[in-house]
Amino acid sequence: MGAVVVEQLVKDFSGVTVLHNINLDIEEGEFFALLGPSGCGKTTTMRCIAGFEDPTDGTIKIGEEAMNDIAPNKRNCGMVFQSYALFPHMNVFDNVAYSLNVRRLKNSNPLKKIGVYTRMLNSKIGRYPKDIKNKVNDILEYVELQDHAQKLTSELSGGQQQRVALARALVMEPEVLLMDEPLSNLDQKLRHSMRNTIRQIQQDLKITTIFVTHDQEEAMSMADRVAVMKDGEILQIGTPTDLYSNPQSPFIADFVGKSNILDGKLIKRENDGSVIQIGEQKVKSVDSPEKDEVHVVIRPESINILDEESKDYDNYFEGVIQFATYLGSTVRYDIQVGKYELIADTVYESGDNILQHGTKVKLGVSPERVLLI
Ligand SMILES: Nc1ncnc2c1ncn2[C@@H]1O[C@H](COP(=O)(O)OP(=O)(O)OP(=O)(O)O)[C@@H](O)[C@H]1O
Repeated sequence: MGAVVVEQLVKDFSGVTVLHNINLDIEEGEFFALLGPSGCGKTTTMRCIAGFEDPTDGTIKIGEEAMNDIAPNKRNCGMVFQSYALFPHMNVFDNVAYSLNVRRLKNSNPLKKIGVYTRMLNSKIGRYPKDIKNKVNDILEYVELQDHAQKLTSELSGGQQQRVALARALVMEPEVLLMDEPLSNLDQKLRHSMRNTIRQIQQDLKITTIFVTHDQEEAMSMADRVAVMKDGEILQIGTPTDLYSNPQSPFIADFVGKSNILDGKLIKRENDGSVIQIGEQKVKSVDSPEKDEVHVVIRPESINILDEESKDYDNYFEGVIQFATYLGSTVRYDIQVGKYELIADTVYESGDNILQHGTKVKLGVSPERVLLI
């Protein structure tokens, strides 16, 4: 299995730079997500790693070996796309066997031309040597499609088709698995179960995996580490918990999970943190910012709606409920606090009262939960 190292990767399209000095150091066996909004350069980064795009500058290494001059089919990367990209006229077994068959024919007939291979391949579909048959059967069993081997891919559900695509990539035993928005075409329920399937397979096989997505929940729930991209740059790389608890920019704080982000001014440094002025309100934080103008980040679950017996908080606000959204196990409140509207998430247990529009509330936030950027 290969580690993937990307150094100073730059990509221009017709003079427009879409990737600016991308650096990635992806460990062997790691599940690494590239996360960012549409157009930020995730797919282009992935395509440069796979060899489908030539970098304008920079180097790409897989397992220590420089890849810049190596053709895509020699890079030993398996690819899975959003669109599945299966052969609709072939059954599941033939789809998965296809690349193994191509490799065998090329190895045994290295001087033949493409057209000859195509004819040879077509004549061999459905008639495979034993080792190919065994390999395909094993992988189909592994992705739980053994009972569908003879079906056309068009007869399968989206989730099953994506498992065929996964099997087709894995059967080649790639060093690196590259997945570009593989779950985007699936409905929400299936997406959740496929997340678990992919993560499980990745952990079983310990295959280095790069996963492109614009869905922060997907990246955070699946990946060991996540690189957040914006406008062709990497803003931050970290574990999901690291990104969530230590966002280094307002963009990350907003993109990775929900946040209340307020502009504040440092008014006092103390031994155990600082005091920040936000509008009329003073807020205490355990962080000590380097600059005076700060972004104050408070996660919705860090705002506690207090009842009469609640102990005092260092940070205490009064607000008025504007809106309540019942989300099953939680309720999300929009709360007017002075000129700010904050969101607060509370755990909902059956029988709890949901606070109505206009209810006055007291809110507490502990200084440990006030992040300063
Ligand atoms: N072949 C190309 N020619 C010209 N511009 C391109 C080409 N491919 C991508 N781009 C541009 O490069 C930028 C990055 O595109 P890319 O597809 O990598 O983004 P992305 O983050 O994967 O977006 P999405 O999530 O929408 O797929 C975009 O502005 C896109 O228009």
